[in-house]
Parts: sequence; C-alpha cells; structure tokens
Amino acid sequence: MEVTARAPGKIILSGEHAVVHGTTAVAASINLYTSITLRFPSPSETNDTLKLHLKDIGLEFSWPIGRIKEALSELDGIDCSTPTTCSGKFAESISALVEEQNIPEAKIALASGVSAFLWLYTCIQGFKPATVTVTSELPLGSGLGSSAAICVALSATFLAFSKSMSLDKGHQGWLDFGENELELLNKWAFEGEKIIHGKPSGIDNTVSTYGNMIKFKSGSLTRMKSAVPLRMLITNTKVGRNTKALVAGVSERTLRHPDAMTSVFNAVDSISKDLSTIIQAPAPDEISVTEKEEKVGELMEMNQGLLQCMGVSHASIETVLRTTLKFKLTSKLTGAGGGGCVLTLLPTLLSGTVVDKVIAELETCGFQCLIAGIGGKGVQVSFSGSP
Ligand SMILES: Nc1ncnc2c1ncn2[C@@H]1O[C@H](COP(=O)(O)OP(=O)(O)O)[C@@H](O)[C@H]1O
Ligand SMILES: C[C@@](O)(CCOP(=O)(O)O)CC(=O)O
Ligand SMILES: [Mg+2]
Repeated sequence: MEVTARAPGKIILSGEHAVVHGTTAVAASINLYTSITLRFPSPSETNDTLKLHLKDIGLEFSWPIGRIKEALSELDGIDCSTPTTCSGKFAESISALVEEQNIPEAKIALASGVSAFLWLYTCIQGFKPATVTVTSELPLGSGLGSSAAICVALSATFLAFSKSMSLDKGHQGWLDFGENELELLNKWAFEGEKIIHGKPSGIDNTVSTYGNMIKFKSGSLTRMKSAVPLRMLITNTKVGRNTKALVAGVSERTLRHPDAMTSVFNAVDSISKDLSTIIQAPAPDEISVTEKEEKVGELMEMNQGLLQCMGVSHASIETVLRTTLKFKLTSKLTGAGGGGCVLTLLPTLLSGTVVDKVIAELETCGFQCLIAGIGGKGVQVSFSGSP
C-alpha cells in the first residue's frame, strides 16, 4: 500500500514579513499543489535504503538506513505525537547526510528542502527503508509557499501511516484529515519550515494545512469566509531569491531602526485587519462589490509601500507595478519579495480584453502570468494498493 498527500501553495494578501514580527497577516491557498508519495518495500524486496526522488527536478537521493541510524541514533524511539525542533547537533548531522549526496551547485538551494525531508521522515517514521517521491506544480523560491507546501505534504504523508492517526485507508480518492490530525501535522510542518526559513511565522504552513483564507497572528489562525470572489493575477518575475535571507535582512533592519520598523509593522497590522474586515463584509450588490475592490486595491498599494520600507521590493517587482498601473490596476509583491511573484487585483468588472493586454505586456518583459483559483481545500491524503 502507498500513500500520497498533496498540499497547496498560497498567496499572502497582506502582512508578509511583518507577520514574522508578531503582526496580523491574511493569506489564501491556491490550486497549485506539492504531492508526496510514500512507499515501503514489500517483504520480498531486499531494500535497505531511504530514497528521495524529486521527480520534476530530475534528482534522486539515497541513503543506506545504517548510515542514517549512525548519524541520528538519538532519534531512535522519538514520539511522533511530539513535534521536535531540529537544533544544534541534529542540524549538523542532517547537513552531513545532505552533503554526502553532492547536490549540483546550480541546485544547492534544494539542500534545505532535503534536510527538512530527512528530519521529518526520521522523526516520524524512524529508520525504515522507503521510497518517497515528490512532484510539485509550484515554482520554487517564488513566494508561493513551495517550502511550506512540501513540509505540509511530507508531514501528512509520514503521519498518515503512524499510530497518531486513524484514517480510513479503504477510502477511494482524496480524504480530509480531522481537526486534531491537522493540528499535529501543521506543527510538524512548522518544524520543517524552520529548517528552510530559519525564522518562519507559521502562516505558510498553516494556510497550506487548513486551506481557504486565513487571518494569522502570533501563531494562531482565524478562518475567514470571503464575501467576494477575489480574482488575482499572479506574475512570476522569475527573479530567484531566498526567503531565509530576506527574512534575516528585515530582522537586521529592525535591529538598526527599532522604532521606525515597529511603526511600519503596526501599520501593516492595521492594513491586514482592515482587509480581513472588508473581505468578510457582505456585498449585496454590484456597487458594494466595486467599492470593496477599490478598498482592497488601496490597502494592497499601502502594504506594498511598507514592504518597500522593509527593503524587500526589487526592480523586477517595480516593473510589474508600473506596467499594471498603466491599466489602472493595483499590485503588491507576495511572499518574501526580492523578486518572486507579484499579485495584481483583477476587479470583477474588468474586461477580458484588458486582462489579456496586461498579461501580454507583462510577458514581453519576460515574466510569467497565471490566474490561480484562490481559497480551495488544504492538505488531503489518498491511499492506494492493498493494505
Ligand atoms: N518540490 C521541492 N523539492 C525540494 N525542495 C523543495 C521543494 N519545494 C520547496 N523546496 C525547498 O524550499 C525552498 C524554497 O523555499 P522559499 O525560499 O521559502 O520559497 P517559497 O516557499 O516561496 O517557494 C527550495 O529552495 C527548497 O529548498
Ligand atoms: C516573508 C514571509 O512572511 C513569507 C514567506 O513566504 P515565501 O517563502 O516567500 O512563500 C515569511 C514567513 O511568514 O515565514
Ligand atoms: Mg517559503
């Protein structure tokens, strides 16, 4: 029997970076997923390795189980119902296991994802041979939360076969997790995000776990119900960047200018709160929908200005802002910034011809555009084969 879990990426509508410093942010899941399949060898197979296959990246890694045991012997018997942080000597041992795989220099950014995999697998499943396959529809390192999606999908897959979860393994198709199960796998995913982000807020793994739209502050979530169908154009500038470095940069700026940055974070907090109120308020007619969209656009513009204050915008992001402004459309970066993806609000009454023109102009700049479905389900699991 094998198990597959899929976890969605996300967009942050407001509050990225400031949320790491304890303020409110609003995020929604998108219908692009990372999927993980776990298969244990059958009793007739003589396989004593742990294999990781990054299918769409075209890389395969393999560790003899004996080598993992030697490096992480202290994890023997760890309780998978108690999420544990990969700190100190464990981080060093995991790095050594990853270095032994000689990841090509051009793909070295994957090392932190591979480390998160090794940590979550060993803590949850122990020293069992298995093959784990990863596929992802999300661009990596672009602000759409691929790091959280992989951590959520890994945790879900590994926990699905553990004693901590009682799932209906005979269920056909995608299965939702129960509340307690979501809480546990989200905590493990957060431990994985720590390995990739350094100091994550937890918003990305939480929205990937629960789906829909959430308001998030200091580790706790409020589920939101949008009263308007928000439509966003997502433009990927294709400028690579790394969330860990950008988050660290904002923290360093905060140390240099604590009072100014506290004011910036407080302003972002107010913007996110306003945004969540507006999005959830009933909009009985076309006029109120248009008014709402105007307010959402204005808040996005204000948030973008504050992200510039934090030092996480980029020339490519500014090009998207200028291009969309020509069509009177508002945009803001989403995720960590420094390149990556930009959101543009597409009002309900905007004609398809204008949308096509904006996309065409953005694409001539070398950017990639997509309109993703917003606010779908969170993590799900599916079993196949005989038990
Ligand atoms: N499918 C994947 N396979 C391996 N590693 C992944 C995958 N998805 C994400 N990662 C890890 O997450 C990192 C990107 O995370 P991050 O910089 O936070 O950007 P984002 O979360 O916006 O995509 C990658 O460099 C890699 O280490
Ligand atoms: C910048 C931040 O707010 C969001 C990062 O999102 P992403 O990894 O760029 O998709 C960091 C965090 O909240 O952990
Ligand atoms: Mg990330």
